[in-house]
Amino acid sequence: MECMKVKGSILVISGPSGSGKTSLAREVCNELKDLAYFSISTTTRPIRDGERDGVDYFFVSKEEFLKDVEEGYFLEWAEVHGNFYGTSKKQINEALNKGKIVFLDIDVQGHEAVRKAYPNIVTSVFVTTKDKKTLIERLKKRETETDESIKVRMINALHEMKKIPQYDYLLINDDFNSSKEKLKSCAIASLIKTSKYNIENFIEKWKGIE
Ligand SMILES: Nc1nc2c(ncn2[C@@H]2O[C@H](COP(=O)(O)OP(=O)(O)O)[C@@H](O)[C@H]2O)c(=O)[nH]1
Ligand SMILES: Nc1ncnc2c1ncn2[C@@H]1O[C@H](COP(=O)(O)OP(=O)(O)O)[C@@H](O)[C@H]1O
Repeated sequence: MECMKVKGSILVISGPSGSGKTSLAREVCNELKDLAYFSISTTTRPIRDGERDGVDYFFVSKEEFLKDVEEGYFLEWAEVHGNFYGTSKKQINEALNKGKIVFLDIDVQGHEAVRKAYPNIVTSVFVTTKDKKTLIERLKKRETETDESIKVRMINALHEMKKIPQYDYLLINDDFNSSKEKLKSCAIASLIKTSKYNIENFIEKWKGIE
C-alpha cells in the first residue's frame, strides 16, 4: 500500500481528551509553515462553539460519513466517544507527495491502522498530562464538556494510556512551550526518517569506491 517514492512523513499525535494534543499539534504545524500539513478529519460529532467546518473538522451526518466509508474515502476511520472520525486518503497522499510532514491528530485505533498502511514513514507521539487531576482540570477549563462526557473521556483515557508502548515517544504536556519544542523535534525527526527509504540513487553514486 505504501507508495515507493514517498517524500514526506507522517506524525501521529494521540492522547487523552484534554491532554493538549490538538493545541500543540496546531501550533507546531503553524510554526513549521510550508514544511507541515495538518490533516483535517471528517467527523459526525456535533460542532462546538468556536469551531469552524473545514478548519477544525469536516462536520457531516452519520449517513454522509457511512457513504464516504463505502466509497473508500478514508485511509482509516474509528468510533471514538460515540462519534465517527475518519482520515481522508487523498489529502494525506497529496501532502506526502509534496514532501510534507503530515500531522494526524487521531486516536489509538487510528494510529494502529496508519502504522500498518505506512510502516516506514510513521513517527508517533503520545501526549498526556502529569496526572489525572490536571486532565480533569483542563477538560473543565475548555468548557466543551458536560460532567457525563468528562466521565466518558476519563474512562477512555485509561484505555488509551495502555497503548503507550506502541508509540515512539511519550510527551508529558506540562509546560506548553517546552512541549511544543519537543513535538517540533519529533516532527523534524520524522522527515529525516523518511530519507532513509529514498537512498537508491544515493548508494549508486558511491559505487566504484571499492
Ligand atoms: N481514528 C481517528 N481518530 C480521530 C480522528 N480525528 C480525531 N480523532 C480522535 O478523536 C478523539 C476525539 O476528538 P475530539 O472530538 O476533537 O475531542 P477532544 O479529544 O475532546 O478534543 C481524539 O482522540 C482525536 O484524536 C480521525 O480521523 N481518526
Ligand atoms: N501545557 C498546557 N498547560 C495548560 N493548559 C494547556 C496546556 N496544553 C493545553 N492546554 C489547554 O488544555 C485544554 C485542552 O487542550 P486541547 O488541545 O483541546 O486538548 P486535546 O486536543 O488533547 O483534547 C485547552 O483549553 C488548552 O488550551
